Amino acid sequence: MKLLDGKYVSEKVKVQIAEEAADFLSTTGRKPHLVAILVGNDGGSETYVASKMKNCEKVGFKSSLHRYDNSVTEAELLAKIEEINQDDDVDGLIVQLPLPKHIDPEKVTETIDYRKDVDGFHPVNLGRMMRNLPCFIPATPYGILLMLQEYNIDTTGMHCVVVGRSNIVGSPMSILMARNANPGNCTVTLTHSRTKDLKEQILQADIVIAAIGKKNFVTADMVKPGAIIIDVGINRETSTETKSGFKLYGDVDFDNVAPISSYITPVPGGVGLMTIVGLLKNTLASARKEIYK
Ligand SMILES: Nc1nc(=O)c2c([nH]1)NC[C@@H]1CN(c3ccc(C(=O)N[C@@H](CCC(=O)O)C(=O)O)cc3)C=[N+]21
Repeated sequence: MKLLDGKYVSEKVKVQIAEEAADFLSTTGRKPHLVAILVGNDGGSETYVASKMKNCEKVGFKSSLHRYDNSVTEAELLAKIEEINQDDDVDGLIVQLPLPKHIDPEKVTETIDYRKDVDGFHPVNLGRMMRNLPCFIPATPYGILLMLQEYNIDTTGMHCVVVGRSNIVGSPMSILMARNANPGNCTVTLTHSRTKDLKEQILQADIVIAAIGKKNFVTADMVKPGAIIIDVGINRETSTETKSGFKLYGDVDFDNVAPISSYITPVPGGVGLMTIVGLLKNTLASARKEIYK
């Protein structure tokens, strides 16, 4: 078993990003700028947004956070997004999900200018991804590709089983792993809560991408020996063991699955950290107008 070490890879990639941000500053006189909007505070979202902002500072980006409480109206939020869309000093705009029930996440996503959509959630970016055109790739799938690349894992010809069909991870990941690229060139099975014989499906996998949202869902009896395991789970539970008062669990029963896997990402210290790197890379690409003029 070899650990796919998100701490190591993310720090290494961030050094490169910082160098490129410094070049960008010296040629343009400005820093890449990421704006985040956070509505409410459910603990998790708060932590992840804070980490995104902190990492921006770390690599020499400008970052701004707009906070609203749960009582903000959809109209107010959309107006703020329109205002940020118009601001030439902003390269990337993300609205942290989930949003309170009275705000339609589809409207929010479609209101963000796709040229600043560094989350890669806008239909234009998803459509362009389907067609293999330059686009912002969703940060978590992007981070997973960077991780596989960093360890020189050739996925060509592998059977990749994705567990979970979310718009944010499972669905885009299934497209990316099937693309004519490396990482990619996989035969992909996209499984979900209605899949029959899920265990038998996962047992066929050379590479498992677990994005279910259930603690320790993937157990050792479901995994083919030698498989590559990518754990996208971020299941937070209150805990007295940690300083933060929370403990994070993946979707994979790490202790029992790790010994039979060839490579595995830990939680924490795996995909979450790579998600932030994906976001930073998209923000830099936006600032440099590499994808859209
Ligand atoms: N518009 C939007 N874009 C997102 O990218 C987005 C979102 N909404 N909503 C929530 C999810 C979740 N997410 C994470 C980011 C970083 C870590 C991360 O840094 N994890 C660390 C530690 C986290 C901890 O200890 O709590 C790790 O896994 O080692 C995790 C999860 C981004 N998301």
